[in-house]
Amino acid sequence: MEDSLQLEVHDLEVQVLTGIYSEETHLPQPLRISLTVDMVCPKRFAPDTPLSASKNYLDLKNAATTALPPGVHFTLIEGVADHICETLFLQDARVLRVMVKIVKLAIAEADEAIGVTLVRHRR
Ligand SMILES: Nc1nc2c(c(=O)[nH]1)N=C([C@H](O)[C@@H](O)CO)CN2
Repeated sequence: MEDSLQLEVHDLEVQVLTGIYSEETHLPQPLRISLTVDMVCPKRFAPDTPLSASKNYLDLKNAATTALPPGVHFTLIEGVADHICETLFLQDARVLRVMVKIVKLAIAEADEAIGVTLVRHRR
């Protein structure tokens, strides 16, 4: 079995301009975004191993929040997910795979979670 390192951030609530229908095209709406990022895994993390040996998990939070372009309307939430993947691949060559799960909160009628999960591998 190969070793692995996954960085994770779950359940970020982010306001994003997205949607297909006319009633959605003017106002940002809440999305719940979760990320799992597969990294190149070093041989060992010692007690004094610095952060530079891994990736700051706050980079994942920033990719799903502040790095989303303000004022850009994403027709599909898949487009939001792809923007997040591209941000993380461009930031760090050690990022091997990104999984982004997005739930569109405004369309839930009860407690259901409706959305997408996009997985991209570094090409
Ligand atoms: N695969 C997707 N399906 C749908 C999306 C989407 O972003 N990806 N969006 C919508 C509408 O915007 C809907 O959420 C509005 O009620 C429908 N299907």
